[in-house]
Amino acid sequence: MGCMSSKSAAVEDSRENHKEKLRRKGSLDKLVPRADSSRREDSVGSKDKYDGGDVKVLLIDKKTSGSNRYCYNDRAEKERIIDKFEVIETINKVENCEVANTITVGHHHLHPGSRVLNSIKGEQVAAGWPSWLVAVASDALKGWIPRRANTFEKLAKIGQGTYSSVYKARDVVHNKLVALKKVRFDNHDPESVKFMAREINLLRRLNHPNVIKLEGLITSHTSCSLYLVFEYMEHDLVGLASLPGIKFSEPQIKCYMHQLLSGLDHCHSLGVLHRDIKGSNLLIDSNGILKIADFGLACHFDPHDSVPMTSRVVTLWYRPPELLLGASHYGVAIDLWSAGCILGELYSGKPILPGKTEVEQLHKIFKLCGSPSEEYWRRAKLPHSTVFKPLHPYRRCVTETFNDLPSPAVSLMDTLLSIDPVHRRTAAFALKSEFFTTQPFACDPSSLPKYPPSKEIDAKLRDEEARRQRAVGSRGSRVDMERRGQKEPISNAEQTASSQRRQPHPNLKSRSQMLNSRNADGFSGLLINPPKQTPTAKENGRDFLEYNRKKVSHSGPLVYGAAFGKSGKEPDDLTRLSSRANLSKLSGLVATRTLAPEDHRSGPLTSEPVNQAGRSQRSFHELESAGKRDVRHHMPKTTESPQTAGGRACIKEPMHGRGPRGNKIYVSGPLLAPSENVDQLLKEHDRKIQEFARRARLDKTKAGKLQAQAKQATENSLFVTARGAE
Ligand SMILES: Nc1ncnc2c1ncn2[C@@H]1O[C@H](COP(=O)(O)OP(=O)(O)OP(=O)(O)O)[C@@H](O)[C@H]1O
Repeated sequence: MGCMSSKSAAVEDSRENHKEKLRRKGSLDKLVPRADSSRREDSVGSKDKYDGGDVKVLLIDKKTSGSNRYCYNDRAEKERIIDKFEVIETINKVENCEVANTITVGHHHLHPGSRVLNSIKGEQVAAGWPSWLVAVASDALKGWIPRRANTFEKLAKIGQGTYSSVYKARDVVHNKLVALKKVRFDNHDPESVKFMAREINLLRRLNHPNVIKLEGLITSHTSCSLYLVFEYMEHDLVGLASLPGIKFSEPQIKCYMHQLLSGLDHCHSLGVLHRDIKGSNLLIDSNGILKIADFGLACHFDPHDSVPMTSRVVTLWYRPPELLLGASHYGVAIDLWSAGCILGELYSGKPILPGKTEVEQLHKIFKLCGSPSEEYWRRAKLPHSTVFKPLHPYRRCVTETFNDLPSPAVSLMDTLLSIDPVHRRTAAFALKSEFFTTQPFACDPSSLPKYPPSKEIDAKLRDEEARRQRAVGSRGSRVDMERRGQKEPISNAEQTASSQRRQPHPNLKSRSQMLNSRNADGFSGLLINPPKQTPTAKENGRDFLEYNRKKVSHSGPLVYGAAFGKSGKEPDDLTRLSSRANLSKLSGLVATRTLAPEDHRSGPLTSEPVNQAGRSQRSFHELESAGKRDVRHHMPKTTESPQTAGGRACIKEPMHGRGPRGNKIYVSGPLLAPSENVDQLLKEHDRKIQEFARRARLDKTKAGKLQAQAKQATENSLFVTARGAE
């Protein structure tokens, strides 16, 4: 007695250290000792077991959801600590987990309902939900039990998002098709978990026919992988619009827009901003029902208590001017701008504002929508206003540009594409606009044509296949021509690709069709692989970095600098990263649509650092002064009629027929789609360089030989001369 072994002294020491750490973090001091510690065991529903040896305790702070973890080495210390915390969960043995005998606790008596809350959480854990998920998304899990992977048949991969893979699968319990979105995250990284939890929490709150429905989650106690189960949707708007020969009618456009705005109205009424409205996130089922999907960037907002949020959201082509100007306080208007872009795109058959960089995007916006008024610059106090304020104001020319469209459509577009977010009003307001109340009315979704399954991924595959076929075709015809001794004509790349577009590709099946036919052949799909073991923290860390990096590219060519993400703002997950994203990595329309040939000339796409004020300003003003040359260069050139706009030309876009592409076909596909001629030229160029190098080598050898001969001759003659002289 009284004599401490060196081991117990070390334990005591380490206890003191841990306590000191806790004290420094201020956690212990703030805690109120609980009056009735017997309740501890009740709340977890299971008794702790001790192996007799050291016991590790994992304490998870409820507020930070896992960021504070402390290990204690003996039972007494554990007892003392859990007396001061509310136990959320006790896990005696966790397979494949680094920490056995784990206790998950939160602060004691944070609010009066905490006992009920904890018993709910305890039940959820007992039901099989992993504790890290319960800690962050308990509300979203209410009434659900985790689905097991082996109750689904994975059929095919149907989408590759920036931080997820999406699979078509069969729910064998309910015998129906579903989409499984496997989200990548690191359950040891609170930021990563928070991101994932946000999407789940928001999705669970939303309940509307035009918003994708989260039907369940696949996970297990021991796994850190997570699948989100969604109803299966056959199409997305990008895939549909890119189907050969597709031309949306006026009632059809109204039908899609009505559904989009209804879904948005629902999200906004529940305080949810989507922050990534674009064609590939608008899914459409076989009955023509459109649903807003991908809430990976969505967030909660309170119009009456606005908190700063990141401006690094929304895919570039659909990003409103205030975000490009660095706004950190914004609301529903950001989604309405994107909806305005979709409306323009549905009529014109191509993105209406396809900027390559943030600077160019803003420039395109100003040229179409006019630059902000003096009053707006003053009122909005946007961070980048000094950099991007044009030297001369731009006149708005939305109505002139789209004057071939029915006036109610132009009027709605004019509202949604207002520079001042306030003037965009609300989704509910848009739904009451003349566009929907005048004839022709929106058609019923069920009356929409039945399309073959089409997704963005199908459009990409189709374009790749078309390119491959063109390459094969052009090789074949070259051989033929060579045989006939003809010279190969240099074809117009756009023409070639356009004619490809005009022709349906009978051989090209959608991925989903291929899948169906494989099923018909008796392909029954595969059971989902059992969840992998928990990756190491290091791997997970890398994953999350990768995830963030990808998310960056997903939202456009962004540059993340110190100017954003200061404390007090919404955690600016995108800001910490310094890598420049390449626009070619953008998902959605950016990746699948070809820019006009003029855009190809500008070479590889790069991002523009908006927060490098000097450079951006220079770039912006360069664009301004180039305005006359650069005007709407993505628009068809055939019937352009320049109209002066504050000293700048403003070209009107003809909208004949209102169908996609009007009387001009626009190519969808990778950025250098019609490039086999370019490839050919480059190959030829390479060949010539090699030939030249070979000749040079030969010449050098020859020259060397000649030189040696000459030298020999000189030496000989000298020798002869010398001999003669002798
Ligand atoms: N419920 C669904 N039914 C059918 N396909 C779906 C479904 N959900 C998603 N997909 C397909 O998977 C793709 C990627 O899904 P989602 O947009 O949710 O993931 P993401 O990682 O956030 O993607 P992104 O980075 O492109 O925004 C979609 O574009 C769509 O084609």
